[in-house]
Amino acid sequence: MAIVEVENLRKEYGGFAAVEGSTFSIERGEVFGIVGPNGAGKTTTLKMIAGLIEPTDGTATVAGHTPGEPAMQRRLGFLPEESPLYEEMTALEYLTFFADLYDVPSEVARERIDRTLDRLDLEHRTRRIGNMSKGMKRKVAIARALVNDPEVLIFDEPASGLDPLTTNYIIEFTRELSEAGKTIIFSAHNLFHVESICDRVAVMNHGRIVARGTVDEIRGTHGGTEYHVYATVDASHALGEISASRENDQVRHVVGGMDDVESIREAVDAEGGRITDIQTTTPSLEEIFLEIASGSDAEGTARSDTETEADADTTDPEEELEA
Ligand SMILES: Nc1ncnc2c1ncn2[C@@H]1O[C@H](COP(=O)(O)OP(=O)(O)OP(=O)(O)O)[C@@H](O)[C@H]1O
Repeated sequence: MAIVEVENLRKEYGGFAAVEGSTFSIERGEVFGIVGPNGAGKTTTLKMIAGLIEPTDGTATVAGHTPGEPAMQRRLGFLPEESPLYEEMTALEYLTFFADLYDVPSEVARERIDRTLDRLDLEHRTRRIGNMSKGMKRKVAIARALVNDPEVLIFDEPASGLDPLTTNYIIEFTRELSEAGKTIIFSAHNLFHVESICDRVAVMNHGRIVARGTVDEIRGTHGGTEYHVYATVDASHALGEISASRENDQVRHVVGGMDDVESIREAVDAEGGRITDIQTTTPSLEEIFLEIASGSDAEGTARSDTETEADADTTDPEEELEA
């Protein structure tokens, strides 16, 4: 059974639908990526699953519990896009404080916090958080999301704005968490990371999911493999409108499937030419994403653009626990 079920989720701010018609489920142990341009509705979706904002409509459950139920809160770790850290505390004080809120026995908490911070290579654990670098603060926030040893982790842009080394640590660490059996929902701008660690992906644009599946499935639907057939003669007439271009003494024909490759081959043969090379190119998730995003832009969505006052986002960690 799916551990996260999202059904027809909708969030409106006044007349503006930040998220609409979102439906997906996530299996235990999966890494599920949510990608999309700025303002697509990723954070809003994640916050609704975490119980930090109320959906206008629809439901989200984690392990069968609705957001905010204490049984659900115990199973969930949330890493917000911007971590509300207590600047005056040291990393150890801060994490111990949260472990306490979750009623984690102190010796278990100490061991868990040390292990996580060791793995994340966080130095200066007794330094005030206010004096830490951005990367160090992010690591503390990640450790905080893990302090209750949750089954489901929601990471909103975990590595955004960090240097490549720290980013790598965080991505590798996320991969290890998944290998250890955690279910992870992960939003990101860097599609390379999404592609490298996510089992399945939802692409959002203008509040809607516009594509969903494994990266390969999305590739199959929205931008499959291209075949570049190099020949000594131009055989593009065999397929009507296809792209053919001269490159030195070769003609490159770009087609989308093996059947088309075969037609080019036959046409080349018929003209007494020969095929000199066939290469395949697979579009990156980034290229597919750009194509999907521009396509769904063109379709447009029935949304009013009236922005409204901020809903009461519950980002205070204590409220989060008591919700
Ligand atoms: N509290 C709020 N009040 C009004 N509008 C909001 C509120 N929160 C989000 N929105 C709007 O909802 C839309 C979706 O925002 P959201 O933060 O979910 O997008 P996102 O995909 O996470 O973007 P980003 O990648 O920039 O973080 C945006 O147009 C945003 O301005």
